[in-house]
Amino acid sequence: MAVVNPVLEVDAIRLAFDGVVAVDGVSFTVEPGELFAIIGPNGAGKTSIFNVLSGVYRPQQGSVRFHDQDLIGMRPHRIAALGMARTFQNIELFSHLTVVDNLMLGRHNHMRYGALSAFAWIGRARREELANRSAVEDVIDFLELEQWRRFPVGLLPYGVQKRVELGRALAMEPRLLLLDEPVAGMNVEETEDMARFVLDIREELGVAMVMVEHDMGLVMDLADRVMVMDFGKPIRTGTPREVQEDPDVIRAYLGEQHRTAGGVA
Ligand SMILES: Nc1ncnc2c1ncn2[C@@H]1O[C@H](COP(=O)(O)OP(=O)(O)OP(=O)(O)O)[C@@H](O)[C@H]1O
Repeated sequence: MAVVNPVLEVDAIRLAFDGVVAVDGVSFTVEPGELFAIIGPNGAGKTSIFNVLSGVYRPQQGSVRFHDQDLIGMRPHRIAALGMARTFQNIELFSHLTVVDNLMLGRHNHMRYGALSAFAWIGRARREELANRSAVEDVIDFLELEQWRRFPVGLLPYGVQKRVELGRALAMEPRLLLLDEPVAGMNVEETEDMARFVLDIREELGVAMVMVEHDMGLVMDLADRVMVMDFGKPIRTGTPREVQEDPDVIRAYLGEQHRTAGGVA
């Protein structure tokens, strides 16, 4: 049987800021097509892991391999160009630009012709432009954004803006998608829509994903595997069921939810 390499291999990373240890001894792999979730209380180090993966922070120890390339020390734009796309906790879009234009910016990595070369290679530049437009149209169809396409993003409902941000990441045709709290601040209907799109991305596009999320119901419903963090360290990695039944996890994190929400998932 052919051995399929993981999309992402994180080994023993440690990241500290002037004495504050944000991430310590974190190792995990993400397999092709897998939806891997990271959960943990505020300050547990989840966003710091994303910042290490995408090249914003350089860890003091450990390694990150993405499709067999070593990412440590690589600049964020190069990592993005390798096919790692990201959405943010706080929406980072150009609010005065339309949905279509924001998605076109996601195609940046696929544009080889700048303004000058476009004069020299007008035919090719034109073909490239058409290919990029067509890729953006596919994303608009996929995420059901048709009715919003010509609106400036800043005027759209919050849940739709989050969807546009997901669309910009998808427009990059990523091999790995990092979702930082994709349903934070959403109402029930918006959350259900987002869950459906995340499932569609996995089922129809087969893109591997790492998701940081506080909504336990969503995590337990969607994730293939979950890593639970506490104070910068992973305390358990397993299937949603394994994690929910782990006494250390219940004590450290989910116990809090049991007490406040009357149960998990
Ligand atoms: N740039 C930074 N400088 C100093 N300390 C930082 C920095 N970024 C993160 N930290 C610290 O690292 C620890 C982990 O923070 P991080 O934001 O990764 O946690 P988190 O699990 O994502 O939290 P949340 O769920 O609130 O987003 C915290 O103690 C935080 O204060």
